[in-house]
Amino acid sequence: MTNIVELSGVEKRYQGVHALQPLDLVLQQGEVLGLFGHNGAGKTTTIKLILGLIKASAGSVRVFGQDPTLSESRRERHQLGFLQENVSFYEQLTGLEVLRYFARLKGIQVSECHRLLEQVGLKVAAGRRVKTYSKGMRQRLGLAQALLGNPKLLLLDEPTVGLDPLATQDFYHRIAQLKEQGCTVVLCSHVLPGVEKYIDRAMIMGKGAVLAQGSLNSLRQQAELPLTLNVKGTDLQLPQDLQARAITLADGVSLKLSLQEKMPVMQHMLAQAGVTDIDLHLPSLEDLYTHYTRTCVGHEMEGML
Ligand SMILES: Nc1ncnc2c1ncn2[C@@H]1O[C@H](COP(=O)(O)OP(=O)(O)OP(=O)(O)O)[C@@H](O)[C@H]1O
Repeated sequence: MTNIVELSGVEKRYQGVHALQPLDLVLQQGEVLGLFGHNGAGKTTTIKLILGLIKASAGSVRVFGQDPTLSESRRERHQLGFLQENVSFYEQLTGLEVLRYFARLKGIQVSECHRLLEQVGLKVAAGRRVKTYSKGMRQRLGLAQALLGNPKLLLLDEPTVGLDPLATQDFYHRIAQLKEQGCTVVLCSHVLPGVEKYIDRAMIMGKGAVLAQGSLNSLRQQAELPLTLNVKGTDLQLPQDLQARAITLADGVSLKLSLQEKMPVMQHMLAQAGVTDIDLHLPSLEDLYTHYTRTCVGHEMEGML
């Protein structure tokens, strides 16, 4: 099977700026990649290279098996959907007119526009000029534009910015549906909560380099971050070696455990009559992000998400 995206040893240099260090990335049909990193980490540069908007300074970029910068890749480009950061449209046109305009550019039937506007919750506002739209409504229109023509590869730069919590949920459900239909998605975001159950893999970037790449489980294993076990109850007896590490809560204790400690400690606690509840928290995507970006030496914007 042809890889949908294949970057091999790709670098990008601007005058005096090494925006992207050698990068390898393979994406297959139906994969959802979360692309994370601090401001200036190289996320947008990676997306622009995949779109064929800029040429790599070194290495090879293949999208649907073709070099995306070549004019012969026009047919392949029509299978791409792209939502850029800080999307802006012609203010005087209505939402429907904007979408029809992009549909014509893409050679897609304009009849699809009504369905897409309905899907993103803009049916009622379809006839209103974009200048009257709120930030979230503009973002929804941007999503509708990116979804035109059922793309096989969808590149989304900060797709949930400006969306309210319900619209964000709807958006992620839509991504899950597209994945089911075989669409490959690259989702670039600073908003980490909520995204983790919708991505197959995360790529964490820092200063133009890949700091970590893999499924969340593999990143957890590599990072060896502790798990958190919260135990509620009375007369709790902790294993001797954990007593110094335990944090006392109003209704129980909280313990930081290694993967190896997890099962023996859970069994020890579950055997006690005074235990009323136990919950286990794996390191979240935010924990992993913090871990990997902290190791990015000299990272002057540490902590900014
Ligand atoms: N046209 C350009 N000329 C010079 N430098 C550039 C250009 N475009 C990007 N860069 C530099 O390349 C680096 C990576 O930028 P990029 O836009 O890929 O970051 P990003 O991860 O998308 O950041 P953000 O989260 O802020 O959008 C930055 O140092 C940026 O200043």
